[in-house]
Amino acid sequence: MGLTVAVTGASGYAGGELLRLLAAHPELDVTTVTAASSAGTPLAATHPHLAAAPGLSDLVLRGTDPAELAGHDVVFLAMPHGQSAAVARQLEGSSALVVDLGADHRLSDAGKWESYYGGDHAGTWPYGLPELAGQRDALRSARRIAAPGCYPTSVALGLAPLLAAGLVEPTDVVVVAASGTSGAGRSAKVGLLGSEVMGAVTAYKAGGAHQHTPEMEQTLGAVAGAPVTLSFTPLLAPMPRGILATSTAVLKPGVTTAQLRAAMQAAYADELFVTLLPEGAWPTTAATAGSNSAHLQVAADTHAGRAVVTVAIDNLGKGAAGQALQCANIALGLPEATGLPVVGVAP
Ligand SMILES: NC(=O)C1=CN([C@@H]2O[C@H](COP(=O)(O)OP(=O)(O)OC[C@H]3O[C@@H](n4cnc5c(N)ncnc54)[C@H](OP(=O)(O)O)[C@@H]3O)[C@@H](O)[C@H]2O)C=CC1
Ligand SMILES: CC(=O)N[C@@H](CCC(=O)OP(=O)(O)O)C(=O)O
Repeated sequence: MGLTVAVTGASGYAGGELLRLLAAHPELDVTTVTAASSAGTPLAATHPHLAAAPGLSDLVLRGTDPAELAGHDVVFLAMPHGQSAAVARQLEGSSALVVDLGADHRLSDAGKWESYYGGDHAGTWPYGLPELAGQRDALRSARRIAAPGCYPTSVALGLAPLLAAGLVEPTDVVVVAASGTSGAGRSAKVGLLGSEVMGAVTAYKAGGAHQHTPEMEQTLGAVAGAPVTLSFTPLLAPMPRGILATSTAVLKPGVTTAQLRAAMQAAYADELFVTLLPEGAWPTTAATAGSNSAHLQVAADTHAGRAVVTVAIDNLGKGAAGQALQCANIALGLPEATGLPVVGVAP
């Protein structure tokens, strides 16, 4: 028997992907899965892809109650924003490693939490993006981790090395990113019906309204050592999985593509899950689907005076469940890549 694991939000998309990864993890045994309205449903009925998963196929979703979560070595929280804080409070004093896939513990500015999410700020946990300089060490001793999600992960991976190297200005960053529909969660919503999503790409929460804007500014500001101002336009794309984020930032005078690539190479030379593609090859979401990998490309647009960096990830992989598991591996002292696919599924 390995370490025991409970997964909340187990009937959702992020929870379902996490369970797929945990099914192949040699050191972690899922013993409890919880949900809300689906409590009482067999796990395999809500996630048919888990029907043959050893150790998982017989589990039944339980209510998300303190008694169900007590006594586990690891608890993953995969519930909607604003729901994990209360469950985390119930786990206060527990020695379990708790990894939150939601946003409740990511922001350090309570005012920003209140204005973008509403409700009380739950506090700030160590930020679970191991590839950020210095962050892996902070995660080794952590018992509480706030794993960043899809958009903030793709944008931070692309821009952090350029800001850290002082190759671009921290102000006037522009991000346009397309997400697959699973990024919006599994609950039925009119705008997510197949008949409305198929054949259309749609902007949403544009004009500075998206809740990830302050998180991206917080992460990148810490890297740059200066306030970062960022305009973010998310797009909903007709695909089940994937994020393709294109960020541009004003180039410092004279900076070339070779310098941008060198900064990326230096930052990620030892990173298994982050790949700078050969010059001229631009990322595609299809190549990262099912994996915990991020594919990057960068170029100096000398005509416009901007660095252009494009990053592809699987929103449910490096953008959610894979990231959370990678962080847990680090905090548990396990090999970081345990149970995590580097190679995507294609076509
Ligand atoms: N989808 C994605 O790409 C990403 C998601 N995340 C984060 O992961 C979390 C889950 O997202 P996602 O899987 O997409 O969402 P889903 O809507 O697909 O699933 C939500 C899950 O939470 C459960 N739930 C809802 N309300 C409560 C509650 N009050 N108490 C306990 N459980 C509850 C649901 O149970 P039931 O089915 O019974 O209602 C379901 O299991 C969110 O915080 C999201 O931001 C992070 C990065 C990317
Ligand atoms: C397509 C879509 O609707 N995406 C969601 C992403 C939410 C999410 O997953 O948020 P975290 O990464 O913070 O957990 C959105 O834009 O709100």
